[in-house]
Amino acid sequence: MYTVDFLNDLNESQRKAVEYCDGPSLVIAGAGSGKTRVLTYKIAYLLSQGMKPWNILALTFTNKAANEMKERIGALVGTDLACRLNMGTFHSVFSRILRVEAATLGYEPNFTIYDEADSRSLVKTIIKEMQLDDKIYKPASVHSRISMAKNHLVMPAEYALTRSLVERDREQRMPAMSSIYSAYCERCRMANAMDFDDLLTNTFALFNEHDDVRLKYADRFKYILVDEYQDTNAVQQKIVWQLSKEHLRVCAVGDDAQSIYAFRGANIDNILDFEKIFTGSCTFKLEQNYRSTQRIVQAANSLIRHNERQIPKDVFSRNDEGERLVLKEAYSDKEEALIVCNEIRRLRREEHCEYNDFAVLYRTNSQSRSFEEAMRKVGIPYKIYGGLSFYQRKEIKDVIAYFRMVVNPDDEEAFKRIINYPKRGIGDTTVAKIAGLASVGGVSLWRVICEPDAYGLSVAKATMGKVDAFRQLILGFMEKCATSDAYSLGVEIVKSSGISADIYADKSPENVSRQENLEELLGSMQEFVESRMEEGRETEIGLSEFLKEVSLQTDIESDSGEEDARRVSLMTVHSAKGLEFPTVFIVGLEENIFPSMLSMNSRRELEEERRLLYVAITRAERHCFLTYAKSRFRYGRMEMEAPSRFLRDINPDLLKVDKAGGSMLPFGKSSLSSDYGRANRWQNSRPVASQFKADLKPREAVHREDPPIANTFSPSFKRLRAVASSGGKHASPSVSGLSEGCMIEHERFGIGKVIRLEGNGENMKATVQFENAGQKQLLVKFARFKVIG
Ligand SMILES: Nc1ncnc2c1ncn2[C@@H]1O[C@H](COP(=O)(O)OP(=O)(O)OP(=O)(O)O)[C@@H](O)[C@H]1O
Ligand SMILES: [Mg+2]
Repeated sequence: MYTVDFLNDLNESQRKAVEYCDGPSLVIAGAGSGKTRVLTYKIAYLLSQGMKPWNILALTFTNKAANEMKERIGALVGTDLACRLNMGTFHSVFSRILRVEAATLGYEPNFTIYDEADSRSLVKTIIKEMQLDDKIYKPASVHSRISMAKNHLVMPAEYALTRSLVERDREQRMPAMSSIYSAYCERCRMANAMDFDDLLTNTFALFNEHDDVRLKYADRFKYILVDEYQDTNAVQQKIVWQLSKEHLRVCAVGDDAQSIYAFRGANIDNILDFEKIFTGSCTFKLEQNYRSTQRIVQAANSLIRHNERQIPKDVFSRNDEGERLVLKEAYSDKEEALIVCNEIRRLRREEHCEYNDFAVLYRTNSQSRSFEEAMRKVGIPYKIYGGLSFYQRKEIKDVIAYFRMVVNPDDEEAFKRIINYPKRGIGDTTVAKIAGLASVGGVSLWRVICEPDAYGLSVAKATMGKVDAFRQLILGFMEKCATSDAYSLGVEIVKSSGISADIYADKSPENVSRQENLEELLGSMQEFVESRMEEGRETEIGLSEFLKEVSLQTDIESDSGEEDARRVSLMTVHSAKGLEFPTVFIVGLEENIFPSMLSMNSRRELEEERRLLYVAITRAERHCFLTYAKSRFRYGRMEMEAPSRFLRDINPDLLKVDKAGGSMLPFGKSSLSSDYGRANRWQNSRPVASQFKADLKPREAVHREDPPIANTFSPSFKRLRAVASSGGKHASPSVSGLSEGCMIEHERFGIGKVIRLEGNGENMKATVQFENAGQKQLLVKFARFKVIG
């Protein structure tokens, strides 16, 4: 038993919410009022009451949030307990369960997780095979319809029988939608692949159809906690119910005013329905905001008051009154970026802030470009969250496709990506033939090339030779997969496949950036192997384990990797959820940007945009700047912009207006009624949820990192560069004088004594007793240490 002194860190209402463990509970509270803190402390409290960490399941919105929570709990009750908790996003927690239970659902445990791009590519292939017009059947919108259907648990058979859906598709000239949906699901199965939505729907199906399996997990997870409950969708809620309906020990926290994922199927009614589903649930409200100044809280309240659909709350702050929010007008997007840079420099000077005290929040990823440019020019270090994630870059996807084939050769998307990359003379016609036979035979493309005669593959002899060479290449990697660590096999694949020869062909700027990315990938594999070794998980250092980790990276989470670096954060409002910064700039507050052009056809969508701005404002602790530009370069030309209607919703007494070339208010004093009239213009011509989603997708041109800062390769990366450029020959360890009993100095762990050496060459391992870091096992070939005596 632990003392529970830590409960003194909470206020009365928070403490009540933490201590209530008898039945289901819901904490509904405004931004910054300590919801996440309540969850964290509640877990620590449960542990202090003797509950075992493996009996606790905590579901967070990002993996990053899960890690932060774990650290915090570790500080309260010790890391031994904290690291045994089941924590993570719905997708990561349930994908682990699905791997264990794969056979029950007819999958192999090594199934591939298709990301959004894979899914779209498969949809595109199917549309082509069905000879449909891809101008009507746009892959992105077809996929988002499939996704929506899955998130409402409407499977293909039911879809085809649901009149409203079929009629809607027919009206929109897409009568083949349900056939595409059903082909898509079959093809995923054939490829032993699940897409992101399947991770949830298959979990639901697993528990729904196999009560013994459900009971096993319901018994294991004796307490379930969910953060950001307002953004869960129907399937996620149902899974929570499946796991908790016997014991009803569930605690969900959320804020209806921050529900911002309706476009992905999240349902604000979840919160409202909680009390109905979990009967006897106890609801707690928290109203004191600990994050922001009074004026920031009041401004956020005055904005959100304009929404009709909400649970009334009276959020207040007892922090300083603070300054008014500053509204700045710029002539152009360029000037807007300069204004932000100047303010950052001024505050750094006057208030001694660090760069990581600042965040620039925008509505869509494409807005980051002007800020990147300006910051690079004046030398402000920044990091971009989201955008085109590292794992979405072409060269990385190519290499990962090889990895995926090696782990799951039935993976159709990976197969198509690499069968002729690097070029090996296997053309589209051959691939189409293979795909056709696979489809007829009801097997994967890989099976066809493994038994070409059995499936009737007839191509020229020379081509057959090339196909066979490809098969041999993959088989060779597959053989090594069981014995090699991820990093060694990664280097081997990059080399033997011909990728390194292709990427290192010359020093053109594009190739240099591809080289850097490739090295970063190999470096991350090295780190992966090393850290698993350090954790004593030597049996989990293979390529398949590495893939499991990377395939759950989402766009929201990806960042440039430097966690604690002192940089300004650039991110979309969506990715800023749950975070806090001393100073926040909310930029691009213009009509058609924020609110987005695609959200103007209904009050419901506009209310979601308003909640999004509420989320943005409530990220700020001390200073909040709102900016808009009068003109902006968009769609290849200069557009004149009008200030966002939401600016009128904020109580003007809380705003300090700083206008370009003057000091007049940008519009008349606040009127409490928002102008929905304008929206009608768009009514017939625009939005469906899918287009809205497309707008949120990162654009390639946007993701560029600051070269002088991004180029932070450690010496080991430089070594990799040498390895890769020499065609991938792996440098062998050069730790001369290493022997049992000798002293070494490690880059991270400091000084230690080598107790044991085992294995030879590539696989040599050293067990080292460090003075300050305890005992560790190291792979000698990584040699991040030197012998000192
Ligand atoms: N009782 C308290 N005493 C001191 N600080 C607190 C207290 N409660 C919360 N805080 C601090 O206030 C900030 C906001 O808390 P937290 O992030 O838990 O709020 P939240 O409700 O989860 O916010 P959001 O709605 O943005 O997710 C954090 O810095 C937290 O440490
Ligand atoms: Mg929170």
